[in-house]
Amino acid sequence: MSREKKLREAALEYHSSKPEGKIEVIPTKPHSTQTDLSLAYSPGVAEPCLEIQKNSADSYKYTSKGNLVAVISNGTAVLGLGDIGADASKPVMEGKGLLFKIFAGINVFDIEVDETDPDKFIEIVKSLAPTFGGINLEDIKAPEAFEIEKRLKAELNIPVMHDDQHGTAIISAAALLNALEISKKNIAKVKIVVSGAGAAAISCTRLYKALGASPQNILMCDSKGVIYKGRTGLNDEKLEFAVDTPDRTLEDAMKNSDVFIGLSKGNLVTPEMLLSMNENPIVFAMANPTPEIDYNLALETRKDVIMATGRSDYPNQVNNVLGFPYIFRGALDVRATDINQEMQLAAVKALADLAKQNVPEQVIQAYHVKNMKFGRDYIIPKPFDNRLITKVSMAVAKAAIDSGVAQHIITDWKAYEEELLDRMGGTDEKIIRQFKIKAKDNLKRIVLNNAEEYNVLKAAQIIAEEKIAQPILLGRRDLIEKTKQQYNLEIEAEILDIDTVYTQQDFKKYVEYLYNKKQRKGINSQQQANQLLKNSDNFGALLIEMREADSFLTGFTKNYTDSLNQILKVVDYSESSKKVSSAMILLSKNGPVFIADTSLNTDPSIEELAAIAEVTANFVKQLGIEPRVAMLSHENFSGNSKLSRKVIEAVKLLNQSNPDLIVDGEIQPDYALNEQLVSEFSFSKLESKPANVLIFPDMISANLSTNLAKSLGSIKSIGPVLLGLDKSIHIINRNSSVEDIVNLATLASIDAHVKK
Ligand SMILES: NC(=O)C1=CN([C@@H]2O[C@H](COP(=O)(O)OP(=O)(O)OC[C@H]3O[C@@H](n4cnc5c(N)ncnc54)[C@H](OP(=O)(O)O)[C@@H]3O)[C@@H](O)[C@H]2O)C=CC1
Ligand SMILES: CC(=O)C(=O)O
Ligand SMILES: [Mg+2]
Repeated sequence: MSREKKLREAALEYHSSKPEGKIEVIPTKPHSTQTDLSLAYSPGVAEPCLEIQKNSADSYKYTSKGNLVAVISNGTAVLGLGDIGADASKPVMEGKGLLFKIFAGINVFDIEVDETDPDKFIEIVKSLAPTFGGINLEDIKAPEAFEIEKRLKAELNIPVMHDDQHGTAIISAAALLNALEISKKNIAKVKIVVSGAGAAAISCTRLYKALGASPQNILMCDSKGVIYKGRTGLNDEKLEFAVDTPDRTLEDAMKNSDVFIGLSKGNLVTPEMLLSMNENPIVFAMANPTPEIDYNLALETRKDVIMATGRSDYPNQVNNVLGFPYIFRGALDVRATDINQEMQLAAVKALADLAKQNVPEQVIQAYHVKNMKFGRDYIIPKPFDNRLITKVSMAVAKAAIDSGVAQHIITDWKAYEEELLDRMGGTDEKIIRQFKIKAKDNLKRIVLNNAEEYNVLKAAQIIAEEKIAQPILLGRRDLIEKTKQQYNLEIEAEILDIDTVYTQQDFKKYVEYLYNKKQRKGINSQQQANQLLKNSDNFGALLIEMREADSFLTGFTKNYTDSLNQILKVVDYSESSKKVSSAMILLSKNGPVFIADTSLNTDPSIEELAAIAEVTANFVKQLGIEPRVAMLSHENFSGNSKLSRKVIEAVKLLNQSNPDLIVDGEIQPDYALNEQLVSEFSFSKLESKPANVLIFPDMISANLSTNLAKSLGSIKSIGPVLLGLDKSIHIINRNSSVEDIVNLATLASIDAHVKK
C-alpha cells in the first residue's frame, strides 16, 4: 500500500474511532452529591451570576472564560484545500483545539460558522464574544480575512488573532532568521519569492519587511502569476507588494532567488525551478497538507537547500502550531486586550533563540534520534519541546505589559514560570523540578563514571547546563571525545582519563591514602592498592573519600552489586553506624513515596530493619521533606504472624532510638497511603496523615511492589539511592536512561550537601 493510502486509512480510523472526533468537555468541580449539584447549578449558581451582573470582569473569576478560546472558521481557506465549507472544516478546528489544550492547557470551543459574508460573519463572532477569553480566527480566505480580523480587533476588547496570518508569520519569521544565519545571508539583501498572496502570504511578508527585508527584493505570485506594477484587478493587500519587474511567472521569479516562501498550493515548484535558485537556497514549502515541493524531491534535487515544510513528518516543521498555543497563553495570562506587533516580535525572538539552545532529552526521544543541534535540519524548535510554553508565553506576556495592552500585570516572573510549568507537567515533573531547585542551591562536584557512554555524557551535558551540579567525567578520554563528536555534544566538564590517571605524578597520593586507610582491612600492600585504583569504581569512590569531589555516580555498565562490592572495598562503611541499603522513590500524584530496601538486604533482622528505616528517614529529611514512616506488613496492628512481630519489634527500637520520628506499624501499604484509611487507627503515630516512607519487611516484597506500581500505575521513579554511607555515592541501574541518570545525580547532589 502506498504511503499516502496508508496515511489516509490511518487518519480516517483515528478520527472515527469511538468517541468520534478529538475533543470532549470535562467538568472541573465536584458533582457527585446533592450538595455539589446545588452549588454547580440551581440554586447556588445564581450567586456568581449576580456578581457578574454587578461587575462583568468577575466573569473571569467565576467562570472558565479566562482560559477559554474560540477557534472560529467559515471554512473558506481550509489548509491548502481551499473553500470546502464550514462543515468540512470541523476536523481542522477540533485539531487546533487539541493542540491548544495539550501544548498550553487552553480550553477551546471550535465554532464552524456557515457564513461567507464578512459583515454578517463579524456580527456573529461579536455576539459570541462574551463566552470567550480570546478568539482565534482560522482558515478564512483572503481578502475577507483582513477586514474580518481588523474589525474584530477594533471592536472587541479580548485578544483576537487570525492564526493563518500572524501565527504563520511569527513561526516562519523565526525560522527564516535562523536559516539566513546558517546560510550566512543578510535579510536586507536576499531575493525573496513568495508563492501565494492570501492571508498567510501577505501577513508573513509584511513581518519579513518589518524585520528588514527590502520591498524591491520581494516578488509575490498568486494564482495568476507575478504581482507586478500595472497588473489590473489587484486588491489593496496585493497592491502593497506590486513591483516593477519583467517577470511574469513563478518560474521567472525563482531564478537567482535566495528564499522561497510557499503559502499557496501543493506541487507548484519543479526541480528545475529549485535548481535556478542561488547557492544555499532557503525553501519553506508551507502549503498543507501537500507542500509546494516535496521534501525528499527538494533534497534529492540539491544538497545545499535549507528545506522546511508545514508537516510533522519531516525535519523543520514551520507550522503555526509553534505559535498560537503560547501566544494565546501569554495574552490570556495578562488579560491582554490585543495581540499587537510588539507581542508578535517578542514571540519571533523567543522562538529563534530557543532553536539555538541545546535540545531537551525528552524531545530527542520523541523523534527517535540521538541528538539535534541548531543547523540545516533544525532551524526551529520542535512542537514537543516543553520549553516553548515558558519561553514564548513569557515573552508574549512581557511584551503585552510593556506595550500597555495588559490588564493584569505580572511582577513575579519566577512564580509565573512555575505556574506555566505546573499547568503543563504532572506532579512527577513538579517533584523533580523541586529536587533540582534544591540541588542548585549549593553546586556540588559530581564524578560520573563510564562517561564514554552516550547516556552518561548526555546526562552530564544536562547536569552542567541546568546547573544541577558540576560534572566531572570519569572514563577513557579518547572514547569520551569520540562519543562527543559522534553525537555533537558540547559539555563543559573536566575529564579524568582512567587510562592515564595512574601514570601521573600525584597518583601516589591516592595509593598511599588507600593503603594507610585499609591496611589490616583487606588491602595489605601498596601494590594491591595501586591495582585496585585502576578500576574506575574504586578510583571514583576514593576521590569522594578524599574529598576531591563531592559525589560519585557509577553503575551504568555493570550490575548493581558488582559496583557496590567494588565501592565497599574503598569506602569506610564499617565505621558507619548505619545500614547500607537502598531506596526507590515513586513519584505519585500525591507526592514522592520512598520505598526501602529495594535491592540490598534480602531478609533484614529486626535491628537491620530499624536501621534501614532510620537511614531512609534521614535521607528524606535531607530533601526537605518530613518523613512519615510506615513499617509494612500484610496486616494492620495485629501481630499475628512472625513477619509482623519482626516489624513491631523494629518499630519499638525506632521509638527508643528516634523518639521524634513519625513511625508506626505494622500496617498494610493501602492503609498507610490513604488518609481516610489510616485515620481508622487513631492511636497510631501516623496521626491520620498518609505515610511517605514505606519500609518493607524484606527486600523481595519491596522490589516486587515497586516494579508492580511502576508498571501498572505508570508511575515514574527515581533511584535506587544508596543509603547508609558517610559519603554521597550512588549506583545507577545498568543502562539507565538519560533522564534516570539526571534525576539520580540531582538526589546525589542534594545528598552531598549534607555529607561533607
Ligand atoms: N505551515 C503553516 O503554518 C501554514 C500554512 N498555510 C498554508 O498556506 C496556504 C494558503 O493559506 P491561506 O493564506 O490561509 O489561504 P488564502 O485562501 O487566503 O490564500 C491562498 C493563496 O494561494 C494562492 N494560490 C492558489 N493557487 C495558486 C497557484 N497555482 N499559484 C500561486 N498561488 C496560488 C491564491 O491566489 P489568488 O489570490 O490568486 O486566489 C491565494 O493568494 C494553504 O496551503 C495553507 O495550508 C497557511 C497557514 C499556516
Ligand atoms: C497550519 C494551518 O493553519 C494551515 O495550514 O492552514
Ligand atoms: Mg490554518
